[in-house]
Amino acid sequence: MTHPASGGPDLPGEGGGMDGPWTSAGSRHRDGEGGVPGSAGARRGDGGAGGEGEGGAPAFEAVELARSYRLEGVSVDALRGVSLRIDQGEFVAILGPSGSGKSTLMHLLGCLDRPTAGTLRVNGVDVSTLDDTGLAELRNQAVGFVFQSFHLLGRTSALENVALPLVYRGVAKAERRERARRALESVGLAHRLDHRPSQMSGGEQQRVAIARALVGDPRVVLADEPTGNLDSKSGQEVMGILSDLNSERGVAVVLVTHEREVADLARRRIHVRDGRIELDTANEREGGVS
Ligand SMILES: Nc1ncnc2c1ncn2[C@@H]1O[C@H](COP(=O)(O)OP(=O)(O)OP(=O)(O)O)[C@@H](O)[C@H]1O
Repeated sequence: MTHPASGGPDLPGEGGGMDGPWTSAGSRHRDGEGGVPGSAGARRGDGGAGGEGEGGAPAFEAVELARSYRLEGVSVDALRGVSLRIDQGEFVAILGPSGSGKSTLMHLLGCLDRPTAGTLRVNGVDVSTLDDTGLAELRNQAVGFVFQSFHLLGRTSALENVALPLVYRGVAKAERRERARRALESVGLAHRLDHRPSQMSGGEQQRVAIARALVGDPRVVLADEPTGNLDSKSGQEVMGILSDLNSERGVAVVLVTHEREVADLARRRIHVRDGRIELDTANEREGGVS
């Protein structure tokens, strides 16, 4: 579920630069998960651009959101006017056929990209009013990302992977490590702190990625096919963690999935087709969360 024209995040120590989705000065068209800084145990971030939102504003408000790409002189209208509102604490599944615009929408919601038309407010902040640094700050503080392919640093321990977003907030090393340890503990990986990704199963790697998304205490977690690369047992574990995050900590979860069982856990389902919302319904059969 990556954009054809986008690469993975540039990662420190792995041949890339220092910016990524979780940094304070990222760039557009990134694909990767990063998360957001903060404590895995406590609610709310450190305030600022996205920490508290504007007076209890919805997590996302989009009006006629559009995104076109130009590829070799040809324009591709990936999103053609999407209007939606997602409140704090919701659990939403985004569904739709391949190429319908789901990832494009997720990237816009996650401030990894900018719309070519329409307006988007994230926690009450109109993203069009932000320069790239402001957008990166909003992303860093408001949203945690979990992606299908984990995007962990391969030569780096689980603890350091999870602590990484806090580096960009200037959190002191000892505190970074403690918060990362707590985040890993919260996803059942207290016994894997020093393991590198290659020394862990796919399910464990995705749990590390979730811990990294949570370490910043985001109000919203965006997950793009979080179970897509996992066997069914690992997928269930990952979904259990995301469901608990929503029901116990009130974090809004917005996920893209092709899997019915995963979509069944959400309270609301948004169907996207040809860059538009086709259907937006409450999930009558929701059974995963209260
Ligand atoms: N960076 C890009 N440059 C050009 N076209 C793009 C880019 N990213 C996406 N597209 C096109 O935009 C459309 C929507 O893509 P998107 O990745 O959002 O779909 P999707 O619903 O997530 O698909 P899938 O389920 O296969 O991942 C597709 O036609 C795709 O080819």
